[in-house]
Amino acid sequence: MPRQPRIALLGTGVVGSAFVARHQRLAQRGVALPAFELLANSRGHFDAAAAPEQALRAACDAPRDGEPHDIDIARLRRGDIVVDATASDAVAARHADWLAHGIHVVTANKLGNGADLMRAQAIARAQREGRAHYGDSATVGAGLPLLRSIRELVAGGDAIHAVEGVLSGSLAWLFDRYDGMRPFSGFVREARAAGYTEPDPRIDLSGEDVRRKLLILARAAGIALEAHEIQVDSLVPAALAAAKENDLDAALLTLDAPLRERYQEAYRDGAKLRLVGRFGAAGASVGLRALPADHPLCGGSGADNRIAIRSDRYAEQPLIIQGPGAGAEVTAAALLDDLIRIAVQL
Ligand SMILES: NC(=O)C1=CN([C@@H]2O[C@H](COP(=O)(O)OP(=O)(O)OC[C@H]3O[C@@H](n4cnc5c(N)ncnc54)[C@H](O)[C@@H]3O)[C@@H](O)[C@H]2O)C=CC1
Ligand SMILES: N[C@@H](CC=O)C(=O)O
Repeated sequence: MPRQPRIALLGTGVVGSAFVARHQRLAQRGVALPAFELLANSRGHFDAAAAPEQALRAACDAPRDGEPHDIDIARLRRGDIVVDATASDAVAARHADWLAHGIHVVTANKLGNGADLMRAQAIARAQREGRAHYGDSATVGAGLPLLRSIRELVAGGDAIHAVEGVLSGSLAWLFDRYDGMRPFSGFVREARAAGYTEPDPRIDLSGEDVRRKLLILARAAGIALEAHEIQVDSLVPAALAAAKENDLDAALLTLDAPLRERYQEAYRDGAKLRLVGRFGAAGASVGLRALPADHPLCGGSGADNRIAIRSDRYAEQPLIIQGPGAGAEVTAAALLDDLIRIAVQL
């Protein structure tokens, strides 16, 4: 009799906690789901087989001992599913190894396919070698059908010509709210508290998060894009970039003057600020642009992403995908979608 797959959840923060809550809600509604085996965070490992919500509480309440914990997945076996809800490069570096051992990986962490090209290629190879699945829907647009659409277009014989759009949920939310009067730093704190930013919001503000998403999308389109080929214009002033974690909150104030100036300049021209990422024949870039208010990329509100995909069949009129691109609930739902897709194939 085939063994039932089990879940090892890494990361019990904003996304990991929402994942446990949604898993429990779906299970109560009778959705067939693999059960938890363990939860882990940077404080330790917690047995979750009997009572996942209790294990989550224990994980969140565990004291910080300052020591990074290695992931004990010795108890996992072929067919189990690791869910990566961390932002850890060390965890992403292990995706290929797990896949090669037949352990499926479902990830919100973009540092698998969105970091070095060699790592992304190793992940692709390991999926074939280990006959294991890699669920990465949550890594771009928090599960919007972006990666899926690109992969389906490519599978249908289309070449992807260009992708352009608002790919940062937190920056979309910030520029939707920012009025040029109240300090920008206050809105960044709010976006962080709402769970839209990365654990370190400088990853969003520097354009690095969008760079990672462009790499993931380009590679899904069959383009071997490297991080250094994307021109990224950061919004982070040098003092904020250099701030230690404890000083981060105060250092956010250095954003206020330059962003007010950018806002006022755009306002005078009747334009709106949007952080736009793109790749295509003209190259790849991430940067803040002042767009006419009726520009298609100004559509949407809140944390909405809005992306135009041009391919052979959508050469003149692009395929537009819009919807919430950040937030714990949509991201956890995307992780569970991938998990369910994998579970039904086993
Ligand atoms: N917040 C959002 O809207 C979205 C987030 N994501 C991604 O989800 C991931 C998680 O984000 P958040 O939950 O906001 O972060 P968070 O900071 O709230 O939680 C991160 C968790 O990872 C744990 N962790 C760190 N290193 C670890 C290790 N080596 N082993 C096990 N656990 C470790 C931490 O202890 C913490 O529990 C990030 O990669 C982010 O890019 C993706 C799409 C949307
Ligand atoms: N921090 C990210 C969250 C989703 O990937 C964003 O702002 O889009």
